[in-house]
Amino acid sequence: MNLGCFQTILLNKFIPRHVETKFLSCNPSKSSHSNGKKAGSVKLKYFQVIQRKKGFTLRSKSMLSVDSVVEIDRKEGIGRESKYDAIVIGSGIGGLVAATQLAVKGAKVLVVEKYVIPGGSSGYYQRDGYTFDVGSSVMFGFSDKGNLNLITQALAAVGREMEVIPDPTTVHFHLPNNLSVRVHKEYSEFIKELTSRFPHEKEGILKFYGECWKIFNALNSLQLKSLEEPIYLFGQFFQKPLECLTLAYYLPQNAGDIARKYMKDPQLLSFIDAECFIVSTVNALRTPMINAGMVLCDRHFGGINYPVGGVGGIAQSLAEGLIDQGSEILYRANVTNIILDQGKAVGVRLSDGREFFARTIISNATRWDTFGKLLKGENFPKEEENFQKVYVKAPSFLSIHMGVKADVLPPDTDCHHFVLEGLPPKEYEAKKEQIAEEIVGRLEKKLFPGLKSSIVFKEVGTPKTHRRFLARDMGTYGPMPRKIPKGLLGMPFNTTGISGLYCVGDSCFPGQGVIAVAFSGVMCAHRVAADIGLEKKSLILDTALLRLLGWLRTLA
Ligand SMILES: NC(=O)c1ccc[n+]([C@@H]2O[C@H](COP(=O)([O-])OP(=O)(O)OC[C@H]3O[C@@H](n4cnc5c(N)ncnc54)[C@H](O)[C@@H]3O)[C@@H](O)[C@H]2O)c1
Ligand SMILES: CC(C)=CCC/C(C)=C/C=C/C(C)=C/C=C/C(C)=C/C=C/C=C(C)/C=C/C=C(C)/C=C/C=C(\C)CCC=C(C)C
Repeated sequence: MNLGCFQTILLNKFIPRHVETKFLSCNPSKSSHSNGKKAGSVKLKYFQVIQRKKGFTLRSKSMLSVDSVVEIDRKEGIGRESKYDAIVIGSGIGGLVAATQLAVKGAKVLVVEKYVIPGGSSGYYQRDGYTFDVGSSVMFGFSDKGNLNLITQALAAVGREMEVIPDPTTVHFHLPNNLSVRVHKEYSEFIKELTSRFPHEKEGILKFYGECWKIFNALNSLQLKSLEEPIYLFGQFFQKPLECLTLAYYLPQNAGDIARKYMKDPQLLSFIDAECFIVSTVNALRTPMINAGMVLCDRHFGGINYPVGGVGGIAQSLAEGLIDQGSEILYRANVTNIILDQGKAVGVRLSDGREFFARTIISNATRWDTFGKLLKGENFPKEEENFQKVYVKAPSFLSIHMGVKADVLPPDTDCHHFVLEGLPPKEYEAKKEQIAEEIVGRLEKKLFPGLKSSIVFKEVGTPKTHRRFLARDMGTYGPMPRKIPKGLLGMPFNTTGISGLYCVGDSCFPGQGVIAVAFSGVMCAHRVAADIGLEKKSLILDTALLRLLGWLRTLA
């Protein structure tokens, strides 16, 4: 039976600065469930985005505790052999892609995961016969075409393939003043629908999305590897100069500025904000144009495809593939410290006292967790301070997972809905306490009559839940720019100020999103492979490029 699924975001208007913006995303996952009698399942997410002028205090060096740094005593360190080429802390999609890519290049990798299954935000849980996706459900990069289907490619690299169901629409927007827009898979249908709502802005719409396609086509023509590896990067510039220059041109730009070049209607600009919000949890003015271009076109090029059995299957397949390659994954393995030897990352210590050593350490924990919890002390690199100046943690969200009777979902229900309400912040604040009840009520009123009485299962996830199960500082959804960023310029890649330590995941270039962290995994594996001798490398060019990139980031 087709379960039907939908995702909705309810939020008040996009208010630019130091205001509270709250929004709800309700995502009836196409979750699989083993019990054939159960009908449909629904997942709701409630995001609270708080942007305050003084909302974030940068941790100063003096506030960091020195005792949590584990420096191996030099004598003690002697004789500890690195059994592994790399240890990856965490098995989110970023960590798993880095691990599997390294393993297929011939590296011996150990993944250490705190939880009992792989996946992190792209994991799953089972209750009462249902399988719910814990977070990720909108899968970009999962088609069989082009160079940007990074999820498909990551699975194929370890000999895995998953059956997918294409979503005919990415999202159905329900915006104030009864503006309803469906993002159809077919680009021409989407443009037809949008221009029918804004006929006076037809030219601007075509120009804005046209620029997005320029970026997408440039990205899609490249072989994607580490932008921190000069032999590859200069090679790409040599083979595809126009495409690389196009990307370099858009690197420091944001979608909102480009949209404003072509469009004037405030309601249309608010729609573009909503489009970008999904990509970045911030409005268009703060969304890097490269990310907007990637996402706003991939949904039409490859389409949004959902894996049969649930999103959790992706991480499970990658983990199985990793083991097939002769590498290892350890669950219930909570890393409490990154072990340093003379300033170089050489191993990890778990909460049960076990220690593992490797030539390189890759952290898939957020940069806040990596540098604030796993590696505290005098070695807090300057680069990380800069990162925390430019980016803050996006607030966590509230999610509701429900099993519902199938007949409440009409047969052609769109998978994801985005509902924006024009409520003033104060009124929204007053309603916060009953939010879970309300969300369901609104859905019932707006989209699915009879929803409340058809609920047979319901569970609410709070920011605390996300902190606990996803091991993400304050349950954060990911990094978001503190103020208007220079596109992607300030986003760090995978190397860190600590020798032997790399980061992977959404606090690395290009940021939030499953496809984005998959790219970060590909880049990380390439850079690490070069550093451990599995790929070509030039020391002089490396030093020059890393310095140049470091300097560029200071301009952000
Ligand atoms: N497309 C969607 O609908 C959607 C929804 C939610 C999230 N997402 C995306 O998923 C992305 C996150 O992916 P990611 O790869 O960066 O990370 P992740 O948070 O998904 O995974 C990190 C993993 O590391 C583990 N971990 C953290 N600290 C650890 C420690 N000390 N010891 C051992 N294990 C530890 C966690 O348990 C987790 O499994 C987000 O950016 C978000 O955009 C997408
Ligand atoms: C719908 C609803 C209701 C809800 C929603 C759900 C969700 C939340 C979802 C989400 C999703 C997301 C987040 C997504 C995202 C994604 C992304 C962002 C992606 C991105 C990607 C990107 C990329 C791939 C990029 C790349 C780049 C490159 C390659 C670049 C290049 C450049 C060049 C060559 C130049 C050079 C220069 C220098 C280095 C200096």
